[in-house]
Amino acid sequence: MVKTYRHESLLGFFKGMSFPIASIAVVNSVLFGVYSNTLLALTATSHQERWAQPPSYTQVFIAGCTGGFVQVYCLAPFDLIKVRLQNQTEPRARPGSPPPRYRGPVHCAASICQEEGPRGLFRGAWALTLRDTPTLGIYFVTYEWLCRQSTPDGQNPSSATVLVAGGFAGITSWAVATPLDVIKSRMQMAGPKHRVYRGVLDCMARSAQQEGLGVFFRGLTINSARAFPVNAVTFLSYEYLLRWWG
Ligand SMILES: C[N+](C)(C)CCCC[C@H](N)C(=O)O
Repeated sequence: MVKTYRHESLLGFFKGMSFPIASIAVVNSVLFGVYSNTLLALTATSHQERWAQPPSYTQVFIAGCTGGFVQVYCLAPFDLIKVRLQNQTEPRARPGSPPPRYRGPVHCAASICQEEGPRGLFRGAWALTLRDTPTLGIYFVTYEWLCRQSTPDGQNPSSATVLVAGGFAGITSWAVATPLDVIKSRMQMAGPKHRVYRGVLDCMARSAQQEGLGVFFRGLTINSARAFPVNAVTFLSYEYLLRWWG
């Protein structure tokens, strides 16, 4: 934090924020939409009856993985742009200093399309699929399990339960996802001219060789601190929206 502040001032903390905000609604509605519709198809019980006739954990896991797999195709370009913008660490522009490589999210998207073709926007998407498919299965299973542990059989979980279960579901899935998150971000940073890695396995092996196994847990603490409130609010919104409109 101190380094970011010194180097880039308060603005450094908000780098690449506009795009995630624009994308988060789309990505989450695809994730939660595919999740609950898959669950509906697997169990034939509506959301209202879900707590009275709970699905099995296997069904929750399959539905979560399906949601995770499908949302990657919306998330990939947004996530790539976020990573590219966050990794630009030039100090704040002063008169006379060269302009940054990417001037903002739209310029970043346009430059990637120009330099690498539209498929360039999906760089690292395979690593993202590997990261998100199983870990979003784990995400929903953790949430369901924690809710059921702290709610009498057949009843709807309270708002406090939903918040805490959602928070821990976020932390648990990030803990499992972090190794592949590190690899994914490295692959997204590689450009077409200087392709640094030959694939996910090559990137894993070379990162571990050069920096030790600790590299796979980089960012976990700060990610967990972020994941708790974000996912608590996400699940509370999901439960309430479906209760009102489902
Ligand atoms: C699967 N993985 C751990 C990558 C993400 C799970 C939580 C997703 C949530 N939108 C968030 O940003 O925290």
